[in-house]
Formats: sequence, structure tokens, C-alpha cells
Amino acid sequence: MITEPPVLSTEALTIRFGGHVAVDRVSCAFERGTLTAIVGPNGAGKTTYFNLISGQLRSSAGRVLLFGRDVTGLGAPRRARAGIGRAFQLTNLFPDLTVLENVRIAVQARHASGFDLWSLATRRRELIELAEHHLSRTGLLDRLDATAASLSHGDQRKLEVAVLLALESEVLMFDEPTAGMSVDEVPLVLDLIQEIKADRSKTILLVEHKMDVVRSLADRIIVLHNGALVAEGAPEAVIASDIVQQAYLGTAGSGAGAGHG
Ligand SMILES: Nc1ncnc2c1ncn2[C@@H]1O[C@H](COP(=O)(O)OP(=O)(O)OP(=O)(O)O)[C@@H](O)[C@H]1O
Repeated sequence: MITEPPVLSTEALTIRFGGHVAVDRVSCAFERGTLTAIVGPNGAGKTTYFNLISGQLRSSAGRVLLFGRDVTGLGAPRRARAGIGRAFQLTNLFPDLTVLENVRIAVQARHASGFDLWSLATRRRELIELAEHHLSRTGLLDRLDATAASLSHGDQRKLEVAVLLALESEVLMFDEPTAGMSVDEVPLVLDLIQEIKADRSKTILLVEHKMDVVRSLADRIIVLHNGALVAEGAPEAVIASDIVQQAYLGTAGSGAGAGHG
């Protein structure tokens, strides 16, 4: 029987900084339509693991596979074009362009081939319609003409997600999506992630300290500690497990209401 490879997987992924092993032989598969939260104490290697997947860092050993294809040798821009979309890098946005222009450029980049000079006007309309579709999903239709730079922090995050949707990224990676946001903006971003998760077409990875956020969004949790993957499973079971309670959340038996850091 032929089984489909997972959308994304890492095999014994490892990085050393001098003598320090920041990510230590992490093997993990991420399936389409799932949201996996990556948790662990400060310095556990979560962001470094993200950087290895998105290509911001090159691994010392191990592999990153996208649909079973080895992308370990590709840099970040090529991995992004292959479908690994990392949100909230800010480099994804053109600050002086409008909301609509930012997303239209992403749609255009995605649909560059097949460009037909004779139907420029039709083509332009189609690009704008697609861009508006992504902006409608992310709740930005009323900000089409605002420049990216003029948006609130929360709306900029929505715009970044619209750009990733327009680029048709298969994998969406969120590193602490609510960090630095005001209390009113937090639910907007969480609703947005929930909305993208709901159609089950994307593979979502989330690094998050807040356990209430993890509980409400994640289908699965993986726990990193000292760079190694030490626990994995359904959120309630992993959060309640002794290994997480004692070693990673520091409060055995408390019900893990809080993260750390
Ligand atoms: N470029 C680097 N050079 C040297 N050491 C690094 C580098 N990047 C990360 N580290 C080290 O690797 C370890 C993992 O760091 P990382 O930022 O991935 O942890 P984290 O789990 O994301 O932590 P936090 O929850 O605090 O964000 C830490 O000990 C960190 O100091």
C-alpha cells in the first residue's frame, strides 16, 4: 500500500552552536489539516527548531522534508516558495504599499506563469478578486487602501497571514502570534488562526507559551526540552503528564494554568 508522505517532517534534525546542542535529533511529522503546538521552557529550542524548518538556520545534521522531498539544502526564500510560510517576519510586507497591493503582489507572484499579454485587464481583475478573497478571510476588506505601515499591530498580523494565504503556503508557522499585542488584539489573531485551521487544508505549527491558547487551538502538542523532543500527544494528556508538569511547567499537579517566561 502506498501511503502519502506527511506535508512536513523533520528527521533527526540537529543544530549545534559551538558545543551547545540547541536542537537535538528531533524527528516529527506534521499532517495536513492539523495544528501542532510546540511548547517547552525558555531556551528549550522551539524558535531554533522553527528557524531550521523555515530555513533561517542550516542544520548541523538531519533533514527537513516537504511532501517527502528533501528541502534541507534550500535557503529560506526557496523554502517559502516551496510552501513553508512563516508568519510575522515583517519582511513579508511592503510597508509603503497598500493592503490590497501587498496581497495582489503575492497573488501575482504565485500565478506568474501563464501570464497572457492580450488579456491584461481581465488578468488584473482576477488578481484583485483573488486578493480580495484572501483579505475577506482575514477581515481586512475595510482597509484595502491603507498602507501596511499605517495598520495597527493586529491588522499587520492579519495582513501577513493574507499574504501567506495568497502565496498558497501549505505550512503556516506562527511563533508566539500574540506576543506584544494589546488585550483587544489578541482574540482577533487567535480567531484568525482558528478560522484558517477550520478549513483543514493547511498544516499549522505554533510556538506558544500561553497554555490557554495552546489548549484552545492545538490538536497536538510536542514538548521540547534541552533541544530534544520529550513528549508528544493530545493537548490535555500532554499538559497533564508528569513530565510536563514537573519539568517544563514547574508546577506538578497544579493543572498547568500558566506557561512560563
Ligand atoms: N544563534 C545562536 N547562537 C548561539 N546559541 C543560540 C543561537 N540561537 C539560539 N541559541 C541557543 O539555543 C538554545 C535554544 O534557544 P531558542 O531561542 O530556540 O529557545 P526557545 O525554546 O525558543 O526559548 P524561548 O521560549 O525563550 O523563546 C538557547 O540556549 C539559546 O541560547
